[in-house]
Amino acid sequence: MVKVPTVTFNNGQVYPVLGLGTWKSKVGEVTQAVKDAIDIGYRHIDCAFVYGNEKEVGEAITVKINDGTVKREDLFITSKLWNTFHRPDLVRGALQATLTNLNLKYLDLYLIHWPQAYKEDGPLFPSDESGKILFSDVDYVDTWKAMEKLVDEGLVKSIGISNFNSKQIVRLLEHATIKPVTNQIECHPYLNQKRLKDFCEERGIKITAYSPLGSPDRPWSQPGDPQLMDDNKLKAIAERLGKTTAQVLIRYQIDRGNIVIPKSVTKSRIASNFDVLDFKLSQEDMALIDSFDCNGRMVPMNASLGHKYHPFENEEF
Ligand SMILES: NC(=O)C1=CN([C@@H]2O[C@H](COP(=O)(O)OP(=O)(O)OC[C@H]3O[C@@H](n4cnc5c(N)ncnc54)[C@H](OP(=O)(O)O)[C@@H]3O)[C@@H](O)[C@H]2O)C=CC1
Ligand SMILES: O=C1CO[C@H](CO)[C@@H](O)[C@@H]1O
Repeated sequence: MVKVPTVTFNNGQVYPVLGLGTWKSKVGEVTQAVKDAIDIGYRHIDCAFVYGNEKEVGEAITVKINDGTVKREDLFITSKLWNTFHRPDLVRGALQATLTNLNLKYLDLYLIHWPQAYKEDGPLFPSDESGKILFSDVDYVDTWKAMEKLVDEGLVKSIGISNFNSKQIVRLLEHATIKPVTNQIECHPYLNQKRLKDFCEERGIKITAYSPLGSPDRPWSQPGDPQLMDDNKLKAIAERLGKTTAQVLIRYQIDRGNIVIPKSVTKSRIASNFDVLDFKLSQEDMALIDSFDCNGRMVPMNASLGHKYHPFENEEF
């Protein structure tokens, strides 16, 4: 069985650089996808409460532990605290719901999914009559303090952040007792995040690259919107190397030292996306791919525009 290389977090925990994404993986498909992934060799699964499929992910994990394919300690399971549970008194219960869904006693990594909070005690996307999301002004620093307690209690091994901008990270670090191990952010050649990556790494925070294939199944995509995987320049590189475009995109992240979590529910793609450990991109190809950067954000989170903690509105980086 091929073993995935690992990164070492600032707390000494090692984490596989390649994981399986599960956003948009339908409940009728995700259990089989996660079972296939574990059989293929994936040991890192990226989940979130808001994806609405953690129970089905958990069923796959339970089957693969019970049939002896893996032990719990071989797996690296990440999940994320949703925006409606930022109030410190809600954080532990939100984690417990995720642990119950996943049928686990602890998580390897728990992230604050977004810096901005939504109105508590209701739907995951609370909105007014006009459809506008209802915000909460809970401060992510207070949420972080509650996340730290989960580490102290042994319920999560590491904690991190997702979609935080550089200013928010500075402010978080001023108050944190435990440093975030990673910032999970959108990252691919159209949004290579060089500045935020350098900024995080200078502070000991690893980048986890989400939507590494450009999220072609993002729900808000309109006909005519740019699709990273259709880029002829990337296709040409892949053809020259005898690889698929997806393999080049995944390897691009690994060769930058990032963690990468491509999503698929298709067994052949889950397998080919894993088959990236026997080659490396040349410095010339890395520089060429770097040059495709064009602020091409695929997950802009427009639903929470206007929130004081929206990470991409008016942010420098
Ligand atoms: N923290 C956050 O805010 C966010 C986190 N994420 C995480 O990152 C993961 C990955 O990002 P995501 O936005 O899902 O998008 P990806 O960039 O991983 O793209 C997924 C899409 O690509 C298709 N695909 C996968 N492999 C191949 C292949 N080899 N050839 C052709 N098509 C392929 C999939 O199809 P199919 O499944 O049909 O095979 C699916 O449509 C998420 O699933 C989630 O876990 C994502 C967005 C936000
Ligand atoms: O991870 C993600 C995907 O789905 C969520 C909403 O449905 C996004 O907000 C988030 O970034």
